[in-house]
Amino acid sequence: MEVNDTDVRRERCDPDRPAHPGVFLTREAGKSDHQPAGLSVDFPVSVVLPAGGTGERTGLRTPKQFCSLLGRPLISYTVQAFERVSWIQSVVVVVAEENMDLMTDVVQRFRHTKVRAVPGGSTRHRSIWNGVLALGEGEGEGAVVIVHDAVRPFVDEDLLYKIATAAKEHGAAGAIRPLVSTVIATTSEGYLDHSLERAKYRASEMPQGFTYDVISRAYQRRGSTQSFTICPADRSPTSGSKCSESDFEFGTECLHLALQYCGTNAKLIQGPPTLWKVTYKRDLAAAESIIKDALSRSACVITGGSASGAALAGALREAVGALGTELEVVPDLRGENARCLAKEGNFILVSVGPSRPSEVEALLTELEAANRALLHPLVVIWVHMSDSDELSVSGRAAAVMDLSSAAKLRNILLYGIQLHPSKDAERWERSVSRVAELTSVLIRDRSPALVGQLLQA
Ligand SMILES: Nc1ccn([C@@H]2O[C@H](COP(=O)(O)OP(=O)(O)OP(=O)(O)O)[C@@H](O)[C@H]2O)c(=O)n1
Ligand SMILES: O=C(CO)[C@H](O)[C@H](O)COP(=O)(O)O
Repeated sequence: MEVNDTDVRRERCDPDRPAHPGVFLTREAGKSDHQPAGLSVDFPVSVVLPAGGTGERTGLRTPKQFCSLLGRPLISYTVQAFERVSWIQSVVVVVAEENMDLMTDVVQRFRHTKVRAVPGGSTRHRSIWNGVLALGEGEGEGAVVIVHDAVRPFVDEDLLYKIATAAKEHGAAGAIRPLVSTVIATTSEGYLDHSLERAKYRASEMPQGFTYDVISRAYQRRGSTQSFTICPADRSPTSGSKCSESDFEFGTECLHLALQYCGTNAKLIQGPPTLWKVTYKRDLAAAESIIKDALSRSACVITGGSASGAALAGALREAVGALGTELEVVPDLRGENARCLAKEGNFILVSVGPSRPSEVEALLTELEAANRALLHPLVVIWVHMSDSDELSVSGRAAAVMDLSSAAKLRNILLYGIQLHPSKDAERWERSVSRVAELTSVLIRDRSPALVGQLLQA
């Protein structure tokens, strides 16, 4: 059911996007550098993630929320962004009936814990309403419901907090961005009718937040007799009118329903550019690129304790650091150094002297035991520094290839680099900078084609 990496056209991400968009890749709250610490709210917050669409505009058969980015469906990244926020209680994912099993599989495979899947409707509004109904009145009067498109994976806790607290205070709140293009109205013959003054308008994005009472009333269908109390944030609700079938069929804006049917003027909050919605096929490649950036921020170098290993690691730290990846250097993973196993990041294992594939095997076993490759593939680079070895060059290359097959089964991408030591300072420097370049490229690009290759530096 998954779309291969090759299905997705490679494309660099928009330069307007920040290098570190706050994509949360660790499982637990508080583990990311970009996670604001200590946020909490004193009211219940639940989330509805509409994921019941078909993704027609991507042109792919698989709905975009189930397309695979680095071996993991897009929806799992979005779920994780909410699941790791400690003050969010539950997440309702709304999926089309025929994708229910697929969603259950995602929840089990990626060990999501706060998630419940419910069936969607034929339009986004119908799906959202099904999600709100699934939350039920048990949410209580004081509860806040955050609605967020399942196909906007890069949302951070800071913005969720602003949206939730503003929704609590004002009844509704939504994220906005400045418009990129001017909006114009056309005549039915295809001529310009008029254009809007761009500076006065904003693009409405997600997340949006509502008190449970406001979102429930906003979606009350005409003919429904259920009544709700008027919340304090209300201003002049449209006299007695209720959401119509036409709203459910053609509407694109929940904030509009809150205004029209509850008289609630949503508080608007500017969000980061990474809030954008994956809509076209190229957006999947851009999302993958952002995830790769986030995954390539750090690596741990294990030197084996030798002086030459430490010297290489020191030189690499500078060169790779300049290319954007922070390196932590440790002699081994014993005692205190085992903390590296718990951290986000990749691994560079430096071997000096004869090839010892058992060292690599031991590292792979430790990474598997630490569950390090559960959510996304991990990069391990074996840098081998020796001229004299009982294994020939082809023997070493075969060893890397064999090890990489075993690693692949554990969701680990293993690459080899052969460094030829030299007493000539200039040659040595050139080799080290080649190792740095190769390391950066391998960590950043995670090329499947180079897995198991022994590259020469
Ligand atoms: N009947 C629907 C239609 C859409 N959505 C969800 O609403 C979000 C935003 O909608 P959109 O980007 O339009 O998604 P699709 O409808 O899937 O895309 P397209 O319009 O290209 O078919 C998506 O997470 C989508 O899965 C939904 O839950 N139920
Ligand atoms: O921008 C939005 C704010 O409400 C929605 O995400 C959008 O309307 C839903 O996507 P689409 O219109 O593409 O179905």
